[in-house]
Amino acid sequence: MRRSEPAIAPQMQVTAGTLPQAPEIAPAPPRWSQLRQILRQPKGMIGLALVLFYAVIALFAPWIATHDPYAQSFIATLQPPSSTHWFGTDELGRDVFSRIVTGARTSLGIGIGGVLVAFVIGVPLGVLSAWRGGKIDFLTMRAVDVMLSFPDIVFALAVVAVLGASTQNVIFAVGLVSVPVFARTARAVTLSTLAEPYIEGSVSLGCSPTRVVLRHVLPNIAGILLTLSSLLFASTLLTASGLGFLGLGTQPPNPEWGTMLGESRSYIRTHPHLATFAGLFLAVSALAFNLLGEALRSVYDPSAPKVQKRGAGAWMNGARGIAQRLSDADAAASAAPVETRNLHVAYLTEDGPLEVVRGVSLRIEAGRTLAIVGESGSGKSTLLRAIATLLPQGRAAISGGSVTVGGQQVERLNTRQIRELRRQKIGVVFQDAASALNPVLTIGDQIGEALRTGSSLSPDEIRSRSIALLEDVNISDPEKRLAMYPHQFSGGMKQRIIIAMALAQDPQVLLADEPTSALDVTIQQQILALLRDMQRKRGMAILLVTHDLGLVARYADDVGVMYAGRIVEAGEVAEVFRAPRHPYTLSLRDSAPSVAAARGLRSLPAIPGEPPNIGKLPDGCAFRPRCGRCDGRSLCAEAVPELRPVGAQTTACHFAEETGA
Ligand SMILES: Nc1ncnc2c1ncn2[C@@H]1O[C@H](COP(=O)(O)OP(=O)(O)OP(=O)(O)O)[C@@H](O)[C@H]1O
Repeated sequence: MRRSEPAIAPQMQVTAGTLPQAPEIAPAPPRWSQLRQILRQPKGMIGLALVLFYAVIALFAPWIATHDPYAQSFIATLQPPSSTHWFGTDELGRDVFSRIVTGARTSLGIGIGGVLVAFVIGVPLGVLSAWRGGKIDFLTMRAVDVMLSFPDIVFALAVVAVLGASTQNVIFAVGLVSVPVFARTARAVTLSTLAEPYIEGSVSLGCSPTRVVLRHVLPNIAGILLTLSSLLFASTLLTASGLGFLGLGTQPPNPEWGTMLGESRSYIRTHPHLATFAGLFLAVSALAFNLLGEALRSVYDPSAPKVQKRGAGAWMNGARGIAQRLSDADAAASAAPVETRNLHVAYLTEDGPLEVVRGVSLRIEAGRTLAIVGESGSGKSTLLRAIATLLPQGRAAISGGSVTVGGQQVERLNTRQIRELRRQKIGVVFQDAASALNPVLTIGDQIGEALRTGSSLSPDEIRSRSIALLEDVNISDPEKRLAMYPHQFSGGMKQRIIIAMALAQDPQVLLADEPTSALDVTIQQQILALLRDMQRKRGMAILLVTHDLGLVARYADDVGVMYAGRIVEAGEVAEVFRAPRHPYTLSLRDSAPSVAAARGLRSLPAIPGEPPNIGKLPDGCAFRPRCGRCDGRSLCAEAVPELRPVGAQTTACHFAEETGA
């Protein structure tokens, strides 16, 4: 049976065939722009120049040194600076300049080694702590607090005292001292990155936790960790020199700035040049890395046609209607991409579980679009997330009923099976395309990841499929676009890319939560026309959560109206909008600008009263306090109205028959 034309005329008609091509945008390589940002700051320029200066000294020390740094001369001890010995000689007659230049390798090597040790231990600890949360997070952070309670040098001294004085042990000790700072920072930036929608998108694609961390978390926190490394390099260098000064660092005769300072102690009054040059090199190197770290901080710190099959339509039922419908449903259960039965979802709040989805039964067949509409807070997104298997872990749970996707009941699946289900059967498109894409990865990388997850495609196949996907979503010049970054695309194009990623694994169901609300009206129509076009080609079921009844009228087959966690009216869009039987649907329809305009209404009547507080619903019908039809009737206060067939749709109102068709 053909779906009848929607009663509400759409404001704008855009068909998939007339989609305008996306505009050309010149790519800009972001890595160079970061370098430019660093060099634009005086501290960045000076810091980088000094760091390069030290790197050159350390690398080319054997060629820069004017004398053998180990050669002793007892006839030339403690000589002041001269043209032969630029920085003078030490107590054994060795050339100080050559020893400082040679010592640059050891000193900087200890700094680099120490930061590496801290990075390799601290970053995984911090990321793990943020990712796993709970006890692991608690124990790790308490251990870090204990380590932080000791002054750096005391902690390093204790480690070297236990392990013995040697360059390797100094590296380990100074590295260990910096582990808490890395762990804390990595944890904090990982937590904020994990809250980004593109992480959720990745999880919805079925990516494993390791992959999410490696592909999305680490690249995003890399900038901040690089800044931290530079800043910590300076303090590591100073701690290592402190150990050297105390005789616990690099052992003689090897030159190292801290050790040299320690050796010069006895001559500080008589031959100050010994301490001056070593101290100067040490201080300036710490300053250089600090300046560079500050410049890096200012760059990276965030604060700086539808398949027409009747009988295959969506349906929803309350307790009474459900029995008959379920018998039909059972026959076709394996074919339905999405089905929920008496689904309840609760958030775990401080005051106990708060049920925000309260007994929703729905079914979406292949090739059909079911739109869920309702005021803010009615539970639409929570319902979608429950179907997407993306309820926030530990904070929300299915508290009753069931969700079946592609014939698999999700509550019975283990973690690996859920990941497979997400990858193979579910595509998700969220509202904010801008934040649903990882800003530090190219579009090619991100589409490639969606294709690669759980498959064994070769790089060439991934590339050709990525190009085909971009063509599918009407993005021109796809080969060039693959190398571009999200910021080089407009909002509408980003949303097309998100759709391409969601479709990468040819899902049976596409779940779209306000996919166009961040876009302007023309683009909204284009995106929904695109989704409809994709649906025609692939026969997917679509669940669309939206506030926009005009879009529902134009692009959905069926609609479910949600109020306070329940479906209060459902049926084919044309029927429900032509003759709403529930007073809430009636108010919702008449208060929608596009719908009201199409119906010739001049003013927009607001829905009376306040949206319900889902934790304190009245007895009986939840809509009762706002309902004009109720008018104090006792039945409305006594019994929760069940969803039952009234006319062409199902309605949860005791007095639904009072509205004529
Ligand atoms: N993490 C949470 N903890 C507790 N309650 C929550 C949480 N997230 C949402 N809720 C509550 O659950 C109810 C349903 O929220 P949901 O986001 O599903 O509604 P919605 O209809 O999608 O709203 P919107 O259209 O504004 O997105 C609301 O009352 C909301 O306050």
